[in-house]
Amino acid sequence: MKQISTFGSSSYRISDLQLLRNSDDDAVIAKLLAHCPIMLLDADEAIAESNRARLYILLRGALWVASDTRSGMADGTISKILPGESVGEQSVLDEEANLSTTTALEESEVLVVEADIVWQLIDQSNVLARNLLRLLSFRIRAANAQLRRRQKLGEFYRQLSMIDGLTGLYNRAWLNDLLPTMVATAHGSNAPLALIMIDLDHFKKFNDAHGHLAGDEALRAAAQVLSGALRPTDFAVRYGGEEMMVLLPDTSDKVAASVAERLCERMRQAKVFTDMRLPLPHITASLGVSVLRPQQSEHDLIATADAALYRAKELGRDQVAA
Ligand SMILES: Nc1nc2c(ncn2[C@@H]2O[C@H](COP(=O)(O)OP(=O)(O)OP(=O)(O)O)[C@@H](O)[C@H]2O)c(=O)[nH]1
Repeated sequence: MKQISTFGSSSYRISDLQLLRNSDDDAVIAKLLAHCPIMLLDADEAIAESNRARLYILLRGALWVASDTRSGMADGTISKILPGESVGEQSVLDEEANLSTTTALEESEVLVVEADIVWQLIDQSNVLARNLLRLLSFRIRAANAQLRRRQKLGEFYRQLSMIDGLTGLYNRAWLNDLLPTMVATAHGSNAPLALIMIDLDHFKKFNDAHGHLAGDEALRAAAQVLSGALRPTDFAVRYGGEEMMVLLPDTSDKVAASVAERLCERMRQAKVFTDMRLPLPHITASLGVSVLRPQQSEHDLIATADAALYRAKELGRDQVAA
């Protein structure tokens, strides 16, 4: 980056500088800018000392600005600066270091205006203050819009991270997040909350006999049984391996037991195919039911359903225990 002239001795005009356009007192501005240096940047060259609070106005060429590279907070935002546009106005106004990195995309000429000159321009001609306010207000709107987009994207990924990839059911992370709230709500409103733990029977044998991919198909089929049989207010979760769980808000022991029976029956009838569309033997599941008792935590609720599931296995599998 080397100085090639000053604004006063160059052929550039004030109307070339967006921030100073529409001034009614060009003579005052021209006088203040007269000694400001014009620097030449080669392609790919970064502005030296671009962290200093100064205004850089591009006269020719193109620049790109990478956000907050020095603070290690770079978020990948890159803006292209075209002739007439400026960089660094905010750091002049708040007297903070400019944390972005500015690099020339091609050979470029840049007018460098030191902070004290910017303040004199603001004092002596209101055009800069007016244009700066406009520019900052535009940037605030753009930043807000970007934040909203990122928030939406973040929420999308958060929800995605709560879904089990194989079955499409909620996963353990979702359960850890939501079950404590569901339990607190049930206690607070005195409404029953039922939980059914479901474990596929002899699934190891199924995998061994038909292969892991067929096992995955069986898990998907089981998940479809669950999601197809529940009310919109119920939730189906893949608890781990071949263990799944159903949460039934506002559901008594009797109703939960009949839902579990229905699930057990539908599981028995579910068809599992290989990827060659060949039917595989039917799967069965054992189910354990529990309903939240006063003072019980979410861990107690799960442990009770687990114990019931164990009894269903002990009693011969393919059945419900409560
Ligand atoms: N294909 C497939 N298998 C899985 C997955 N997760 C767990 N498994 C298998 O599920 C089987 C569970 O076996 P076990 O815990 O011994 O239970 P089981 O054979 O179903 O026997 P019981 O529960 O007593 O009826 C293991 O062989 C695991 O490898 C998965 O995502 N895909």
